[in-house]
Amino acid sequence: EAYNNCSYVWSKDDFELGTPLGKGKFGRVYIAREKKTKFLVAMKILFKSELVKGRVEKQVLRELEIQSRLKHPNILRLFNWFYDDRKIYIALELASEGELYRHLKASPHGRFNERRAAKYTYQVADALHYCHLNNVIHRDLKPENLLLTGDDNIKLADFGWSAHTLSNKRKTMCGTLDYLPPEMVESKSYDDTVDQWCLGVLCYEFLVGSPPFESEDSEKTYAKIRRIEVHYPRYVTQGARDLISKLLKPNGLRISLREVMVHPWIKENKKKQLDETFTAV
Ligand SMILES: COCCOc1ccc2cc1OCC(=O)N(C)CCCNCc1c[nH]c3ncnc(c13)N2
Repeated sequence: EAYNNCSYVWSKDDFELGTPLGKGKFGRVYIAREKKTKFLVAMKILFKSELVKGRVEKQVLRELEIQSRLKHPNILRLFNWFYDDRKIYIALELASEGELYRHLKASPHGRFNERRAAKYTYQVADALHYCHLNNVIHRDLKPENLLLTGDDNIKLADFGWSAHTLSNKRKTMCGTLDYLPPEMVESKSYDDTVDQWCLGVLCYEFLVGSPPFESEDSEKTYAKIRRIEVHYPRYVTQGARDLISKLLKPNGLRISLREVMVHPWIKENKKKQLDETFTAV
């Protein structure tokens, strides 16, 4: 495809910008089309001035370096980036269904059925496992950072907080606390199993529609996280509770991502998903 042909370097003039897809902390994302090949991409445009003001230029460059090396079906491909005097342009794979968060909120009762929740949990576990094999911790897993493709597959995006496992940089607080694991709440050292904790929170939120430790104030949220106090609504099945409870454990006791991918609840729902697909045909 277009992006594999590196014989020419893309520049801004090779693209036509289309409708905006959303606004992030430091930039806007648009649909864009490469003029010669009509190839559609997501184009994230960052203002250099804003990066300098936010003192995040190093973090953004690290993120670009990390994401451009990762090639996995459930990780948003970063094709290329280029800049002019004022802006940085990042050409990315387009996820036509946008933020998973919107689909979660739009689902009946604001939550996914077990098959969908298990399918997405599997795909995120697979993407995280690949990241860990490449010495990358995502560290900022939440529905807002997950995108959905037109054929209903997850794409992990926005590696703003990802880090090489070698450098245990302290994560400055920003955004939701709901996903923080105990060892980060107590600002102890942490390793890539923080992503397992976040996967447990994510799976719970897929099934219930809100994260397990959500409270009216951050002190209560911290306390619930430290105590790992999780309440399951009646409709959450035993299989789902078993998986989530094996992820929401103190670090060192969490099951591995490979174990998540072969967990009975995941397997039984992938099978149901397959049966449904073939009966539908
Ligand atoms: C330094 O930045 C590195 C890359 O960060 C991103 C790459 C691509 C993104 C979003 C990224 O960061 C988060 C962000 O900007 N928002 C939350 C606002 C827009 C939300 N996306 C909307 C969206 C819809 N279909 C998409 N297909 C591909 N990428 C998308 C989107 N967004």
